[in-house]
Amino acid sequence: MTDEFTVPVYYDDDADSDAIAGKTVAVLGYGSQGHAHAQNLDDSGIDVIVGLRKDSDSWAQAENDGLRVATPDDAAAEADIVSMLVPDTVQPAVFEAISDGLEEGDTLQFAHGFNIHYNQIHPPEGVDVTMIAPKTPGHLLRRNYVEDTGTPALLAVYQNETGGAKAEALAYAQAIGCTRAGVVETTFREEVETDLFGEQAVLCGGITSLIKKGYETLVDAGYSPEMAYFECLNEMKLIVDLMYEGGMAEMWNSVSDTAEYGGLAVGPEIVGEGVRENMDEALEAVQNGEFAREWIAENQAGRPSYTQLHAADRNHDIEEVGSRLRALFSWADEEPTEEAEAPADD
Ligand SMILES: NC(=O)c1ccc[n+]([C@@H]2O[C@H](COP(=O)([O-])OP(=O)(O)OC[C@H]3O[C@@H](n4cnc5c(N)ncnc54)[C@H](O)[C@@H]3O)[C@@H](O)[C@H]2O)c1
Ligand SMILES: CC(C)(O)[C@@H](O)C(=O)O
Ligand SMILES: [Mg+2]
Ligand SMILES: [Mg+2]
Repeated sequence: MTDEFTVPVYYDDDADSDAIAGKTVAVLGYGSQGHAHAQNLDDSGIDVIVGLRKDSDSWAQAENDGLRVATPDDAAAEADIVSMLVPDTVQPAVFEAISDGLEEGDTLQFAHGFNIHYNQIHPPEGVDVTMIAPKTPGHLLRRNYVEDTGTPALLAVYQNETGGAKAEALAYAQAIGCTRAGVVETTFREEVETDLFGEQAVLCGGITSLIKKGYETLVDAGYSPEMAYFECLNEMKLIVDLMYEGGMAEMWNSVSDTAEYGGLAVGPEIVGEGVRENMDEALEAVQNGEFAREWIAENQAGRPSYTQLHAADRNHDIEEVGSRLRALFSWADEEPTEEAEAPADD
């Protein structure tokens, strides 16, 4: 840890692998985060057992990946640390099914604090409750680990009954590759509010809306969908890669001064104060629980809006033209990468 930041940020040297050595981790779920945590922990020498429903398509996949698999209740009963990596909306039911297997001194671990912060799960006394929330999609958590880079994460402790909750969480973060990049200490509340805001306003919702609006503007003006796809979606990755590597300055340095002047002068007119007001509103709905209540009710009703939004997004023209263009990339026939083969939700 260095004292140059406003909050504690932990690195490999701050973690003590003894805090997790000899323990068994039950990874419940083998989706985006689940497969990455399970495989990274396993590669780091931690005893892992994956918890899945008997009818899960992921069961065979996890076994093919060399992991032990059991039902969630059996896995939790055997484990010292139970990592809750099923979707947020099914976690309360899964928790009910496994809670008898949580013994005093065990740890219930999350990758996102939704169900603790919004009171959907009430952990028993005597159990540590921690969070390591990787700041990445799960498939890249695995890719970065394999490629010897790392992924930042947030660490929070909600219940520290043993006195060792934080040390164990840090050792877990190290084992999945996060202390290589930096682990920020926070609270469940702060993780939930920043994570939901970020994915809605910027990372997932904001960027896809921006891309689609740009694409639609060009196509409606008579330009080809292929050109609009390359301009507004494909190049986004290449531009963001530069920001990832060296901040916005590296991106501005690499683009032309025409792009830099146009971007700096016109960009704030496109994403202006109105957008900032919308962001404030989205943050408020996260902070006051309105978004959580909406999402919980949406699931109780069988996801009518989600189903509609999901279908409309997948059917957008940009997806169709993009899939045809990507299929003709010269490297498209290469062996699938590990994350392309990784399990999807089932
Ligand atoms: N997706 C991400 O990259 C990401 C990033 C950070 C944090 N998180 C958090 O990680 C957690 C897991 O999210 P995810 O996106 O990896 O989930 P996911 O949708 O990819 O997980 C699906 C897995 O859960 C299993 N599953 C579903 N219902 C189940 C049930 N009733 N019983 C047992 N298993 C069941 C499925 O079989 C599958 O293996 C969530 O708390 C999420 O907020 C996710
Ligand atoms: C990967 C994200 C968007 O950062 C995560 O928060 C999620 O919910 O999937
Ligand atoms: Mg996130
Ligand atoms: Mg999230």
